[in-house]
Amino acid sequence: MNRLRRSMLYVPGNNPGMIRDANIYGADSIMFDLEDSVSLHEKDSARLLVYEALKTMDYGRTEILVRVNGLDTPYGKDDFEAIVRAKPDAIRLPKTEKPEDVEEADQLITQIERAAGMVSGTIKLMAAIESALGVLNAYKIATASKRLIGIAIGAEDFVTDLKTTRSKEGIELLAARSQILFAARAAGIDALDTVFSDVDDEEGFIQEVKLIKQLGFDGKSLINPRQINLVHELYSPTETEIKKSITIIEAAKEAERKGSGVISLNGKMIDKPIIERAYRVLEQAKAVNRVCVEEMLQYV
Ligand SMILES: CC(C)(COP(=O)(O)OP(=O)(O)OC[C@H]1O[C@@H](n2cnc3c(N)ncnc32)[C@H](O)[C@@H]1OP(=O)(O)O)[C@@H](O)C(=O)NCCC(=O)NCCSC(=O)C[C@@](O)(CC(=O)O)C(=O)O
Ligand SMILES: [Mg+2]
Repeated sequence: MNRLRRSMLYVPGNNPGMIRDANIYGADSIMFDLEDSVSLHEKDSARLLVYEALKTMDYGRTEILVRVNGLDTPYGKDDFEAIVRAKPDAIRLPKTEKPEDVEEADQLITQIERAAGMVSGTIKLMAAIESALGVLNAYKIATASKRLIGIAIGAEDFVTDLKTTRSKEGIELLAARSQILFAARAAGIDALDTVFSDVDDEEGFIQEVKLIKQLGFDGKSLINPRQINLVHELYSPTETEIKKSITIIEAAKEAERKGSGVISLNGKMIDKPIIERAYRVLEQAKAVNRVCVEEMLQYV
C-alpha cells in the first residue's frame, strides 16, 4: 500500500513555534507554507526559517512538503532554489492552472537538483488546483510530470474564482472535487481535499470528512492540529468492517477451492470488485495498525 496521506497539516512558514512543534500532533504529512499564510514583507524570512528547519530538525518518518509561491510571483524562483536544496519529500505548487505550470516547476527542480549534486527526481510534486481553468485541465495537470504524487483542491481560492462562497453542504465544490478525483485516479496518483476553515466547527468538519471519504479522496489538507485525530478516526476501518472483509475473503477462497464461480454470502452476491475492496480494507487496517489485524490476516 502507498504512503498514507489522510492528514496534511499546513504550518505557516513564518511561525517558529509551530514549525518546531509541528511533528508532535501525529499528522501523516506536514506542509510548511510560504504562500498565502505569509505576508509579503515576511516572504524572505519565512523561506529562510523553513530552510533552516528542514536542515536541522528531525521530523522522523512524517512526510514533509513545502507550499511555495507560484513561479509567476516575485518569490517563486527563490523559494524553489532554497527549498529543493533543503530536501523536503515534495513541493506543493499553488494555483496550478495548466500542465505547463507543472512542467516549468519540474524543469526548474531538475536544474537545481543537478546543480546541488542531488539524484534527479528526488523531490516530488503535488499540484493544487484552485480555479475553474485548473479544474478543466485537471487530468493534463495530473499527468504533466513523473514527480507528481498527487493533486489537491484549494477551495477558498476556487470559490472566489467561481464568484461564490463555501456552503456547509459543499454543493459548489462537488463538480470540482469529482473532476479532481477522476483525474487523480486516472493518473494513478493521490487526491487531497481542501482545508475546512472553521476550526471550532467540529460537527461541520466531520460532515465534510465523511463526504470527501465517500467521494474517494485519500485525505485532506488541515489547518489545525485539533482536526488530525478526527480525520484519522473516520479514515480507519472499524472492527466490523474488518471482520466483514475477512468473511468475504474467506468465502471467496472457499469458492475458489471448490471451483465455483459465483459466491453468495448471506444472500448477497460477492464478485471481484467486492473482494478487491475487502482486501483494501485489510490493507488500510494494517496501515493504521488496527487491533487484531495481524492475527486476522493469518486467516486470509
Ligand atoms: C487557524 C489558526 C489561526 C487557529 O489558531 P488557534 O491558536 O486558535 O489554534 P489552537 O487550536 O488554539 O492551537 C492549539 C495549539 O496548536 C498550535 N497550532 C495551531 N495551528 C497549528 C498549525 N497549523 N500547525 C502547527 N501548530 C498549530 C498552536 O500554536 C497551539 O500551540 P500551543 O500554544 O503550544 O498550545 C491556526 O490553527 C493556524 O494558524 N493555522 C494555519 C493556517 C494556515 O496555514 N493557513 C494557510 C493554509 S489554508 C490556504 O491557504 C487556503 C487554500 O489555499 C487551502 C488549500 O489549499 O486547501 C485554499 O485556497 O483553500
Ligand atoms: Mg489557496
